[in-house]
Amino acid sequence: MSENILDINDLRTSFFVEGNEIKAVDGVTFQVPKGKTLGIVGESGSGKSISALSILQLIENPGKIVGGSINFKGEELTEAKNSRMRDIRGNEISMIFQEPMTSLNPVYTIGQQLRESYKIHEGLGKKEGTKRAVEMLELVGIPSPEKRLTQYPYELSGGMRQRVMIAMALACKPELLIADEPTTALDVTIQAQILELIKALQDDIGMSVVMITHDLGVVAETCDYVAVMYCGKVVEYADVETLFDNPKHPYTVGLLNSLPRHDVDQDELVPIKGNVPAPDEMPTGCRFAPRCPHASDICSKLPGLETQEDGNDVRCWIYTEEWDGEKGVKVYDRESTT
Ligand SMILES: Nc1ncnc2c1ncn2[C@@H]1O[C@H](COP(=O)(O)OP(=O)(O)OP(=O)(O)O)[C@@H](O)[C@H]1O
Ligand code: NI
Repeated sequence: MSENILDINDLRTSFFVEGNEIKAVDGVTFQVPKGKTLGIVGESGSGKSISALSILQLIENPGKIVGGSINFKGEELTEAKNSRMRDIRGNEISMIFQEPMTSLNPVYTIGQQLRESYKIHEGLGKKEGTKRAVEMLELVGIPSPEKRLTQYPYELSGGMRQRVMIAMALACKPELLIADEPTTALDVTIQAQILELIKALQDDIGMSVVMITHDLGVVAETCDYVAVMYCGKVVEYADVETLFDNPKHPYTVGLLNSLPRHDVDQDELVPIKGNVPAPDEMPTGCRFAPRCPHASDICSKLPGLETQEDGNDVRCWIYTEEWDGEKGVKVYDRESTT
């Protein structure tokens, strides 16, 4: 058994708006084994970004972590002091944010910010720091890096800014990198280059990664484990081969059939019927039941996340003794989907 660098258990993060509690993250459990990459997938609004921000204790009012635990290398982050969290965010866990403007300081040039990071983490002086900054900008695919160093974040295009952010996040050689849709805004070549860079750093320093993405092709290429989220809950967690070869939750199967994958033609994609329920119309039982082609009476109760024979953890009644629907239901039919 490998050791987990991150172990999240029953994490709950809510927003309190006009007297209502919106349960953005509603009992999330997953692990990131040391040196490995966990992918988090799920439709928009399923709580992926809020889970990531919760790990770093970056949830702001009216949001709040209301329960559960976040264990990072044996340390409970939900109880960590602000000063300790600042230390962790600067040195041990880096995040590439979905919205790039948020983590670059608008009043310093790109060069000043990168050099500062190399100074803090590796004690590099101005000259050496500049050299490293140029190398790093080259690695993330930024043309004429010397010129970029003298520019401010607002002077760069969105795609350039995202690449600078990635360079910044990797500069401190974090033990854990949380990447929230790191490459969606970038073109395919740069995207591949950046995923390569993350992989190289992973091999080099044993970095662990949490990769949030909509792209199942990216998951297949970069992740070792996958957590599938729906309405604030993990509905399936498995190693990447098991998830693609033998998905169990009807939502996972729906995603595999509906989201872009590099190994499936675009015209074979089948969208999942219906929409994600609004927060005030959240089913009390299985959150996916209203959209599930297999739903039965028992689905009005919430199933637990249970480990199956193949090793997937699945939150679905079909795989329990209590299942009262069609026997031997074939949730995933490879013949008809690939
Ligand atoms: N500031 C906020 N105030 C109220 N509710 C919020 C706020 N931020 C997030 N939420 C709630 O949390 C839910 C999960 O948001 P989150 O950003 O984690 O989704 P996501 O899975 O990252 O989606 P996407 O793929 O679009 O990035 C949202 O659907 C929304 O209901
Ligand atoms: Ni998000």
